[in-house]
Amino acid sequence: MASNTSVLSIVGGATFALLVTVSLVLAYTYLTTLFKYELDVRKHPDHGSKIQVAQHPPLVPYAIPGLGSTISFSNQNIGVFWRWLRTQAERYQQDAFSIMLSGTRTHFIFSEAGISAAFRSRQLSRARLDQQLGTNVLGMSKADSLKAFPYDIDEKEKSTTARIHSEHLLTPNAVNSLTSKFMEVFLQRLDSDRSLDKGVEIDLYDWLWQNIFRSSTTALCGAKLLEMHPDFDKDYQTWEDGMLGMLFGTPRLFASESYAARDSAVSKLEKWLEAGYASSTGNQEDLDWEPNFGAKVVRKRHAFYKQQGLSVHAQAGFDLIFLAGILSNATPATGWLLLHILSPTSDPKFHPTIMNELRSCQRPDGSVDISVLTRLPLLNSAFHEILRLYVDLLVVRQVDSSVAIGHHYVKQGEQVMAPSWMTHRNPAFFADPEVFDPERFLKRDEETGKLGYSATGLGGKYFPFGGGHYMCPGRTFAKQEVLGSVAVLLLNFDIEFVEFAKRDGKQPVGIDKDATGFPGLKKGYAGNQVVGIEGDMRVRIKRKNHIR
Ligand code: HEM
Repeated sequence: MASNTSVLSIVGGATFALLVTVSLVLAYTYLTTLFKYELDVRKHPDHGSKIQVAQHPPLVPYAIPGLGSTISFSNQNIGVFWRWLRTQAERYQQDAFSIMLSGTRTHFIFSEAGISAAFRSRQLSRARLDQQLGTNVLGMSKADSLKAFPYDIDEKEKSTTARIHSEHLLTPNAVNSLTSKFMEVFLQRLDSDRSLDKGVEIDLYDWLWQNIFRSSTTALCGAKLLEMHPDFDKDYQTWEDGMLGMLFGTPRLFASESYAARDSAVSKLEKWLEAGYASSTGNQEDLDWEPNFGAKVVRKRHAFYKQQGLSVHAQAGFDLIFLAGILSNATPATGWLLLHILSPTSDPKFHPTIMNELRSCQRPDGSVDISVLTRLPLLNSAFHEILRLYVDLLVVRQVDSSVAIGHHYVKQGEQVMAPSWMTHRNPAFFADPEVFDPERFLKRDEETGKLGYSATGLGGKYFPFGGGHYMCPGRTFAKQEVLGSVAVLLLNFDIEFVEFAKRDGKQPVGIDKDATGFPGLKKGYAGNQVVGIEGDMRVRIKRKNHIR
């Protein structure tokens, strides 16, 4: 009995000692980082002054060594972390901060000059993050991931993905061919839906998502993929929801559904690739589109995979992330734009003015002239306003060698991040930044007096497609797809607002501040690119013209 008591008191004593040690370590870490922070924010408080020597941005204090500020950064209520950082920036007059993220000092740069400098820098690259994406998010082996995303930035420039994209995704021919395939499939889907003749009530975004998912996937990857795997959308959606968690290294135990969806999506793509390779005649190289592998850009990427000696499993992962460019960005952007146009909470002039513009690009046979469509001033302005408001992009770069980015000194091995939320919603750059203002990017031409769309002078302030070497190569196609879908729907259907709908009976998070019921921002980690839509709009939709 006596010896049991002494064992217990030894264990109790050891636990107590451990608790005291942990508390001391946490307190010591917090106080030393706080002290340094308070010194640093006072040392260079005014970025307007002529600072000669580049300085490390002040490091936000934290308590847990190793983990740093990872927990507050991982807040999944979109915008909360950025609002907090903005408060700090205003309080201390700073245009950059560092935070410790899982052991890596990460610099958040949000000044116009700093962001432009980051995009120009040759010392910043993305290979390490891409490789992490390869292994964690796409299920590649480490060896495949190294081959898929080579380290050397010059190698990459010579290497084929950047060149393939500039030749087969960005040129007017490539964009027009992708757009016309997308429009063809989208129109066929709408045409064959007989419920639209008499009119039907739908949850607009759910309905739109399915139609765009199938049309975009077919335009990019061919018809065979969805013929073989009609349920690919389910894996894709679950994978998409868990993508950033996997990227940041959430263990499988805590995200089993996301990892299972990743494995299932990759396995379906693998089967599709194997079937395509088996039936390929080899003479489809120059077709703009063919049913097995889809668009030319996809086939050119496949030639690159082969040249790199990538396994079919890794090739499938590469295809998955390529699809994400369009499915996880262009689709919610279309959703947000339509929701704002049709919402009774929008300016009553907005919808009729957009309709007037759209009629001007409709040909006598009812089809849409894409080249006229993409020049419509208000539609263009509204599209860019959607990207300003709903893109939560983290431009992430690793520091390959120590360098000054503007007046910020960053060291080899650290990371730089440029958060779009901080500049897109900076009141110094955009008046009333939280408000959706479809006319924000309209400017009057002094000579002609005409209103036109303009985004000049916004470098470093507005960058929904990133910038520099890695700037989104799908940006022109994305715009045509979004505007094309909106035009087809609004010109050919009567769409009447019924009510705002709450998805699965859940209250949307981030519901707009006037509590009108307008859909809110879907929860997720920072760096989503176009933020998902939580909630929906119930509408009555009825075909008005025969679509061709
Ligand atoms: C509204 C729609 C879209 C947005 C907001 C968007 C945004 C972005 C951003 C921010 C990047 C990273 C840039 C950087 O790190 O600096 C990116 C990369 C990329 N995007 Fe997009 N994107 C969109 C649509 C598309 C589409 C439609 C495609 C293809 C069909 C596409 C293909 C790609 C590819 C392949 C990359 C990787 C480029 C590289 O690593 O060199 N994107 N996109």
